[in-house]
Amino acid sequence: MSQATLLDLRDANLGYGDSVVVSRLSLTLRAGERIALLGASGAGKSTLLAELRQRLAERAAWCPQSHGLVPQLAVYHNVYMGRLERHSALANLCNLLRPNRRAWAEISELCRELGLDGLLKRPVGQLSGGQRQRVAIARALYQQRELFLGDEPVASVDPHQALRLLALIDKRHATSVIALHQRELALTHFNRVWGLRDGRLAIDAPADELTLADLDRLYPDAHDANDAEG
Ligand SMILES: Nc1ncnc2c1ncn2[C@@H]1O[C@H](COP(=O)(O)OP(=O)(O)OP(=O)(O)O)[C@@H](O)[C@H]1O
Repeated sequence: MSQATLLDLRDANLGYGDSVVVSRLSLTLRAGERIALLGASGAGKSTLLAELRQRLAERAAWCPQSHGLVPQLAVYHNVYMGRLERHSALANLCNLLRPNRRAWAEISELCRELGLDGLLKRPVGQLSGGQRQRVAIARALYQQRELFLGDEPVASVDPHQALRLLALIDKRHATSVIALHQRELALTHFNRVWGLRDGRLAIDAPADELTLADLDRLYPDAHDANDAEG
């Protein structure tokens, strides 16, 4: 059965002002695909995700690299921000003073699944890096959008927890595009890989047709490091 096309880019040039970061980009995102977005630092992963966000608009939940959390506010309020625009300004103000009961129950459950139990009232500024990352994921999941876009959402957690978090994302989103640096995870957990190198999409293939050596080629320094080891 063919999957619905959510987005089709043809010969797109992505960049900033006159500077092109990824040129002549053609790709298709289909419903049900879990895509790992790989590439060395500066290859253009965030730039591509920004393009996807812009084109998919409100269909996509978004978990940014910088988290975009408000440190002074409690975990609950940071997660609630995922749906801020769905409520009136007055409702949001009331919620700030006295949390909405239904939202509290829903966010409590989400935070429990993400291993943030007991932290709902704690200011985000008092959390560890890994806990903040999970709050950012909780906020994106709370948006309840059709697909999930994440810019390294599992960068600062251990491999076991990375798998758990990705499974939680999958549970709520059949389709996702997630930038990450863990190449093994890209092959084992995702069904497609997009790999950026030298300003172009160097890999666009099913994960089960790729090897770690294929992914290594996305990283210009990988060979130097291997040579030094050998
Ligand atoms: N707002 C901007 N204005 C101009 N250039 C930018 C801007 N944001 C990023 N760039 C440049 O675009 C290129 C790609 O950056 P991008 O953030 O997309 O890379 P990335 O693959 O996400 O990197 P990382 O893994 O380090 O997050 C880099 O050369 C970067 O300096």
